[in-house]
Amino acid sequence: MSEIIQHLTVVEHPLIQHKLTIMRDKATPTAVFRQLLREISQLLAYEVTRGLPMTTKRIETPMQEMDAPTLAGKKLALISILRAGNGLLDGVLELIPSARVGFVGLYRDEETLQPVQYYFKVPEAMEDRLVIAVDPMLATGNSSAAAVDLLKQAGATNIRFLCLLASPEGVARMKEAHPDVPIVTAALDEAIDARGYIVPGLGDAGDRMFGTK
Ligand SMILES: O=P(O)(O)OC[C@H]1O[C@H](OP(=O)(O)OP(=O)(O)O)[C@H](O)[C@@H]1O
Ligand SMILES: O=c1cc[nH]c(=O)[nH]1
Ligand SMILES: [Mg+2]
Repeated sequence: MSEIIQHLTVVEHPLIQHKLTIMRDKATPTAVFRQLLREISQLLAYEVTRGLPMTTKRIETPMQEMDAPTLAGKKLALISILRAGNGLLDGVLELIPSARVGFVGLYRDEETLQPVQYYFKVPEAMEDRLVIAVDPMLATGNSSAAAVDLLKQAGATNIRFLCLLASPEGVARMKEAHPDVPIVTAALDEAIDARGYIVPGLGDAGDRMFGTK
């Protein structure tokens, strides 16, 4: 069984990079942005689900019986960090429909850049599951570090983090706070600016996805 072992994996697949460039373009409308995020989420899902828990089931092919590999889907929890996380969640869930789903509601205070929690609901038996937390943006890392804190408090011990864009600052923050949590991303950008936005980035993912602002 292959496992993700690096702390950071940047998935430099041509299809992902092409779609990401369209997403970054400020002229790209909301509907296209949302559709592309869904498509990229399914390509990233391939990488973040390496080594997913498997089981076997007895089936009959036209030739003979066999014990065939199948996903132990109920052992997986997908956690969306609201609200932008839902843009990654939907596509991944479409590929793994039997996964359990949870939500961590956080928004970033624009002055302090600290996360403010407003919701938390996750599946039971988190300690038994591979937990994949999804949020398109890893900027200061404050939101993702707080979300992972909450997931660990809920019992999770095997957590991966899936995002679209990461900053070096955010990766460093996560590595310090949660060195056991591997990060999978489509791109590692240059930096965060004074307002905590990733540059060159794509702006505010939630606003671009939902047409707010
Ligand atoms: O790494 P950080 O500096 O914490 O920033 C990243 C967070 O900011 C965005 O959420 P936002 O607060 O805009 O909430 P939203 O998803 O509701 O738009 C993004 O989706 C992350 O959750
Ligand atoms: O660049 C950024 C930083 C945080 N949140 C976003 O949506 N975009
Ligand atoms: Mg936002």
